[in-house]
Amino acid sequence: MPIENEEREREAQRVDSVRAHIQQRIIDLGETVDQRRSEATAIGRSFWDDISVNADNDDDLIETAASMAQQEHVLQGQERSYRLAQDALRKLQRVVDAPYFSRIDFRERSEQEREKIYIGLTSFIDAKTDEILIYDWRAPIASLFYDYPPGPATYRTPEMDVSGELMLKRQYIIKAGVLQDVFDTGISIGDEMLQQMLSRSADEKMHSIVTTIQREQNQIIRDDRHKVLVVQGAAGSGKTSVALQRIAYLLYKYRSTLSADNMILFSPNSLFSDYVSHVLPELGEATMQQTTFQDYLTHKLSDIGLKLEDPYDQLEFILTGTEQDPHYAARLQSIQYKTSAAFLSVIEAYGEKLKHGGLRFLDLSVGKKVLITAEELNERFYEKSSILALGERMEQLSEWMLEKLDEIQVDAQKRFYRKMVREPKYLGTEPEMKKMSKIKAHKAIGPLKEKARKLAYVDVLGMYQELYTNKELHQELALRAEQNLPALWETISAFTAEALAGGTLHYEDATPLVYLKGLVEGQLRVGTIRYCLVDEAQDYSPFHYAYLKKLFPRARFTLLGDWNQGIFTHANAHASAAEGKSEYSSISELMKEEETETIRLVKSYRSTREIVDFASSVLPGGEPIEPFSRSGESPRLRRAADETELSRLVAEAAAARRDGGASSIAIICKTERETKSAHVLLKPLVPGLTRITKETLHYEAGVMILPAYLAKGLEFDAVILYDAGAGVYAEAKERKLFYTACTRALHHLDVFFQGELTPFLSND
Ligand SMILES: Nc1ncnc2c1ncn2[C@@H]1O[C@H](COP(=O)(O)OP(=O)(O)OP(=O)(O)O)[C@@H](O)[C@H]1O
Repeated sequence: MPIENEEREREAQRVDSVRAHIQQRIIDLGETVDQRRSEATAIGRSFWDDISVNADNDDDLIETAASMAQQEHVLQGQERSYRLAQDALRKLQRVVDAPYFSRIDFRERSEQEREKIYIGLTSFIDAKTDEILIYDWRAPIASLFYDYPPGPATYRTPEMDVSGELMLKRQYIIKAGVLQDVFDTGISIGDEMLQQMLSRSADEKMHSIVTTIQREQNQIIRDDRHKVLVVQGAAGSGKTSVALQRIAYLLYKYRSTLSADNMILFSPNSLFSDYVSHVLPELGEATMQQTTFQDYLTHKLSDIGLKLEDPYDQLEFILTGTEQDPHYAARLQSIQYKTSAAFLSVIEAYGEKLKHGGLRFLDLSVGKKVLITAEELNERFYEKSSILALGERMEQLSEWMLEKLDEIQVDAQKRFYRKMVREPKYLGTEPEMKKMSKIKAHKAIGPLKEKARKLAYVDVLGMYQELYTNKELHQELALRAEQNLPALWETISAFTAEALAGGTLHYEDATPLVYLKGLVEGQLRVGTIRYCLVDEAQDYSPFHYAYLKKLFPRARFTLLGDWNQGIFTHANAHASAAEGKSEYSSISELMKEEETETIRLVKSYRSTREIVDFASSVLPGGEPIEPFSRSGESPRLRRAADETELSRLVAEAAAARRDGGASSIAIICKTERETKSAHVLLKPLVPGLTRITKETLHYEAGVMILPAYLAKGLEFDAVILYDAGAGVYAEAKERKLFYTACTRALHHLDVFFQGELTPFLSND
């Protein structure tokens, strides 16, 4: 709604006045920061002058220690206040050019006066009058802006719900400190503003959506009632954006008790982590622990010495393999079994059994000499009461080993010394020889102590291997866990045992192995994590979820995914296991948590209406997806006679899109294999073409070529599907992958194919 000139002028003046306040505060804070910095440095320098070091007797020593502690305390206090001032300064410097983005006028039910609430990235209070000139977007009252149109409205504070009337909703575009535009909005948050945001070009980095968060997204961002929050969100519905806004919200709301270290976000890959890395700093928050599950597994398995396959290699195998290959069918079944919750209960049954016998240990030796045998370790271990958990007994065993190794080290030292005295080539004084023999003994036994501390004497891999070499054992455990062995068990166990013996760990074996390791070693819980957020949640298996729940026993979970984009094999297995129930409800059952809420986001903000309609025709009966009202050109389909023509047409399309102003253009192939060969053909035809692989850590705008599964989560101005022929995309397992590829486009989608068009597009 347009605003009359006088009012616009008043708003422009307010922007100037608030900025003047902020600028003054920046000057003041700058001085405070300098002052505190020099105070802290001065205290640091005079630290030793101000404490009386006296070591004559015990009383003096105690006094000296107290004096040091006091000085240290003062120093820490100074440093803390320096850091606080510096943080405050940085925050203001970040917002001074655009101090706020919206205003709401709200009249509480019992009040006469309306309150004007200006909302920005951080709050700002006039030091003289105590008036709140800007409210943080995360303040309780600010939720009115996201949740209601003008009219009756309620917001929630920790103490109570406050109701009243929302009388005005206004938005500002302020750039470089100047008010560029101001308008009042009605039903939802500025369709106008949102339109503007969405019609922009895609960046190589994701941005925050703080000025245009939609009501249903706000509900997820601010939810603090549920222990498990499951979000089924259509492609482009803002799941990733919401996850990051939610992190910023939680850090603000619980700022006195929660820090970024208490949160963990699982991202699909490092390229994606880099893509989203700007959002939290944009919101004024420190970045937090962001990891991929693969990194976590690699870290956990670092001392096992196996080559860990990554999920993309597993996927590549599935996508490029054929049903005719007998190994292929067995591997699929193996993946489905090992990613199921059923297999988790088999591993748990194994853990129970190991309490009474069957643990495997490794000899502890120096060179060829065995110092502590595996049998001795076994005996010692099972001497302990079986009431104790495996981990506790393991800890006691380690303590015993360390004591024993201490004795061995002392003996070794004596032996070395005697040898030096006997053998004339060791010339030296007695203290020198004693010292040398001590060093030698330490060198010999130290690494064994390290092994004892790290529990490296436990043969977890051997125990996992036994699951595949000892059918009776597996059968017994499956029986205890009330599960059946998969039909192709003989083949599965044979190739798994062979891979393990050859030093390769398939991706589907990695989490079960880590879980078994945790059970045996008793290091399964990370109690410090209070919030665990999982993006692309459909890519995690039931086994993963059951495991995460055990790993982070104190955490609340936010799981954001899109079942339509579930491209891993277990996704299909899981869907059928859900027996008609929504897959997400079965995930929440897995989390075994009563306080679970499932929220659906159906509106897609990424792609134009035409692209969304096109993509949803690929998945009839899939999760619903509705376009936000933004129109563009229809996706284009074009057949090529052969591969040479295909590459020529694709290269021309890329050039045309670039000339048309698209800044990021992705040529999407089905697999790594196809990407590689297409890249060879396209390289001479497309200047500056970049190939993205799973090792790529970040990308720049321009033309790139990549397999569909690496494009997941990312977005591009224009997407070119390299070959959507029936020879490439035809099987059921490829449908979701094809859908995922189509939904990466913001404005343009060009689809090329050779021969017949994929049946996914011609099913009319
Ligand atoms: N409220 C909003 N205001 C402005 N832009 C939004 C909003 N919500 C989402 N977007 C934009 O829509 C695009 C898609 O968002 P995002 O990547 O978070 O979706 P997603 O659900 O994680 O997608 P996918 O599952 O397809 O990877 C992004 O460009 C994001 O900035």
